[in-house]
Amino acid sequence: MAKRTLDAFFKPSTPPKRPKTEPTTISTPETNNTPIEDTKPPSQHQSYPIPIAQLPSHIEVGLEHATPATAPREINNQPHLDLLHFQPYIPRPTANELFKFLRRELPFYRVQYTARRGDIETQINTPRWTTVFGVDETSTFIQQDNNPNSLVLLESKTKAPTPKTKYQCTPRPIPACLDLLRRQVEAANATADTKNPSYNFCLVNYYANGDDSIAFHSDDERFLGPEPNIASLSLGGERDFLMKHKPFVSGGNTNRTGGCVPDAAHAMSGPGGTGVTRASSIVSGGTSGTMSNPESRPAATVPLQQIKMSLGSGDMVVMRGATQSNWLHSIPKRKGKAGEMTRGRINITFRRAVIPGGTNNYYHYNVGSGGMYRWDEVSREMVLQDGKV
Ligand SMILES: O=C(O)CCC(=O)C(=O)O
Ligand SMILES: [Fe+2]
Repeated sequence: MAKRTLDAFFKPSTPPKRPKTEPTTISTPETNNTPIEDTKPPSQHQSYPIPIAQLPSHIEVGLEHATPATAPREINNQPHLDLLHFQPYIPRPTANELFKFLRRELPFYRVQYTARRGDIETQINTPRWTTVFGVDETSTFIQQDNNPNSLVLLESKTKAPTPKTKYQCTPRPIPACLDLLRRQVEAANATADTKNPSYNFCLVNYYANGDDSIAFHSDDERFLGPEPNIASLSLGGERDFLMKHKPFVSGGNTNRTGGCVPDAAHAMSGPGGTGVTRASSIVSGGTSGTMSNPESRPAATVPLQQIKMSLGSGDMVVMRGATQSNWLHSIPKRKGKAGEMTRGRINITFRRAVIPGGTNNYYHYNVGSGGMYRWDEVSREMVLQDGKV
């Protein structure tokens, strides 16, 4: 197939001729002839603590007909940096609707875990809400009959049922509302001339306010294979996304430490937070990342640069190639009034894990073993659902 340029790939979004699903008009005294959204049955699975609603058709139509809303900008003007920035990928009004929908419908967790460094054990409270769906490529969810909710977990190679002992967690299939996004994001990557990714995980973060954050880290765990492609979609409130190069190692920065747990590094590096400068989009960075390779040291001759991007609702950054093994990224806390005023934000990352270790890791750090929370429209906060995990 002939290669397409980014310009040719982008076509301005045109309104759909006809939505795939028409809203149904139900006439009752209560509805007073106002159109009611068609309701599709929710995604259900024994691994889910709750049924997960399908996208209402106005959001689905917005996603199907208006993404990508703009052509991506390639950012590769620094060593080892290879990004695509869609600003936005989803038109802002649809992205805001999707934000409210996902916050309301997904189960969320406030995960606590112990991190050990040498003899020292530290209790970590993840500073944001998380949830995760998917399974690594050695297993596959296969539909048993015509019912999309009849998924069973099979070994990808043999199609035999996956043994109960294979995972330390119970993998959850990607619900329909996130799977549509996953397929579209894959397609957007393919047309933008990158190696066609095929994601098998959706990790979701919810940052309720300026106190919620993710510390500097890289997502270059061995279980993602070399040069992972990670697409990161932002919905809701705008937040800063910072990137800084890992310290250079003499002879090149090719060591792969295999990733690590961002908040553990954060906690162990002290309560001072990420200590980043927010003055301009590119500023001279500090010399060491919190997740740095212990052997590495900064080369005096190579200036390290820090990048700041402001991510708004619907924006998407795709991190590709050597980016993860060489750069750290974070969403810093917002202090003072700005932090209090910060709107909630959802981030979804699409990734591909290649071995069971990836599945165990993702459920351990994003679902954990505590209680399940849901968004409450009345109190406008996450509320613990008794007895549900
Ligand atoms: O919220 C974001 O934009 C970043 C999230 C992230 O880096 C992660 O989940 O690994
Ligand atoms: Fe990350």
